[in-house]
Amino acid sequence: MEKLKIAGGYPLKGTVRVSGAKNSAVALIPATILAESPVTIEGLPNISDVEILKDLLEEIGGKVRISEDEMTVDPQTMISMPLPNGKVKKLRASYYLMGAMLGRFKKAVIGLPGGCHLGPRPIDQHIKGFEALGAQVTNEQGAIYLRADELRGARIYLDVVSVGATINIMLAAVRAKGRTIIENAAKEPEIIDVATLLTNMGAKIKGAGTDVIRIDGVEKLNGCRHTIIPDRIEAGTYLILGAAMGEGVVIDNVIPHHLESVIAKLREMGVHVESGDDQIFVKTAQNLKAVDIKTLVYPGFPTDLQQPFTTLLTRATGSSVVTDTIYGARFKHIDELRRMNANIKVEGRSAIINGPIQLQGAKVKASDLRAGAALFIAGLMAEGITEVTGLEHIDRGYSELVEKLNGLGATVWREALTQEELEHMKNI
Ligand SMILES: CC(=O)N[C@H]1[C@@H](OP(=O)(O)OP(=O)(O)OC[C@H]2O[C@@H](n3ccc(=O)[nH]c3=O)[C@H](O)[C@@H]2O)O[C@H](CO)[C@@H](O)[C@@H]1O
Ligand SMILES: C=C(OP(=O)(O)O)C(=O)O
Repeated sequence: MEKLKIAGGYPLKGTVRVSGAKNSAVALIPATILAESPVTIEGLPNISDVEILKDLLEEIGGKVRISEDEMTVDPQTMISMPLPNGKVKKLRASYYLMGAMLGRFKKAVIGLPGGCHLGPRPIDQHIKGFEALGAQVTNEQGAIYLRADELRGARIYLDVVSVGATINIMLAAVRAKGRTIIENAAKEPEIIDVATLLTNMGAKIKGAGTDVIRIDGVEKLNGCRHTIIPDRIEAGTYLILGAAMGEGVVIDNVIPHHLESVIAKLREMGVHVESGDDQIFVKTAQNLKAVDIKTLVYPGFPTDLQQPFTTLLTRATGSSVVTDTIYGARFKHIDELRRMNANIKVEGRSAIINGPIQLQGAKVKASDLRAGAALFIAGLMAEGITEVTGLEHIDRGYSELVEKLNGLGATVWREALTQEELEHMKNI
């Protein structure tokens, strides 16, 4: 096991290239199960969620080849192998195996997913969708059992706007008989990316990216080649870092339109941000103003950037309020930021940040992926050395993190945990 060490307080400058989107990758890979010939996905990020999904596809008999950032999946030899335990629990997106295996084999057994602990994360809307398509769904000892004689198109109204349920129902419906309509669908760019892959495979999907998606089922899907969209959350993380410490940082391979809500907030704070076609330039300012943030479904401010943005707000003058309407308990990073001298209070679904404060290096622990992002940004802003543990969370979503940060002039390295630190981790 390793920790991340950061020598903080130095300005950052240069260009950072964004990798393919985690939340697309983790749906595109299971989507390959639905094809009847090989599918190639280009531009995948080098993250543990991708690695685990590759292993899961191999467990069900798929042939997977990886060359640099490209994965080719031959789904022809796959079988409906039950996956009640094991690696499915290591990530959230293993739930997409439910929709994809149900769509292809009309049956699946998948253990309830893992992923970031952000408070309750039910999957009732996914199950409601599978049932509407004709599946019988039961929960037996923490695994979801799905079975259908036949999948038939249906009209499904989502009670909550859910990225996962929208994609999962799409996966199950593309090979169902007849038309499926998903109403109150989520509109995130990753949903459009998955619909693009499925359409290239031969599916008939209209309306992805709006709140009504229509799918006309087809009997068979074929292989194709697909290039993944850039990761707007990774790009947003570097944007926030550039706003905190950048003397001129260019974020390359980004779709600026995906980050409008974040760019607007940075400008409100006084940060200098300029968007090009596939690049964003960001430069910090002497005096940053406090702002209020409320997370919303896309195109609102993304919950996944709430935690790193909170770190930036410690430098702003005045009192900022960050409210998470998606995950009301996504505040585990706050105690760690306090160890670094931040002045933050949590009240219900909101964090109140008083600044400006000079953060100080400390030993901190990432409890989830974006808490990790909040902490490595804090380490880069802080005076002195910061040590971040819990890297297994950060490795789920940040491709080549150390190389990218050092490429901007940071001094960051990974170091093995000492025996004493390992003992301490076992006891907490
Ligand atoms: C792998 C992936 O893409 N993860 C993203 C996805 O997670 P995920 O797909 O799990 O998030 P959802 O969009 O489903 O969740 C949104 C809200 O709906 C609730 N809900 C969801 C499903 C359901 O059946 N019932 C229900 O009540 C959730 O508890 C949450 O409050 O979208 C989240 C919200 O943008 C992001 O933080 C995650 O990074
Ligand atoms: C919450 C996240 O991921 P997951 O849904 O995969 O746990 C995230 O990417 O911030």
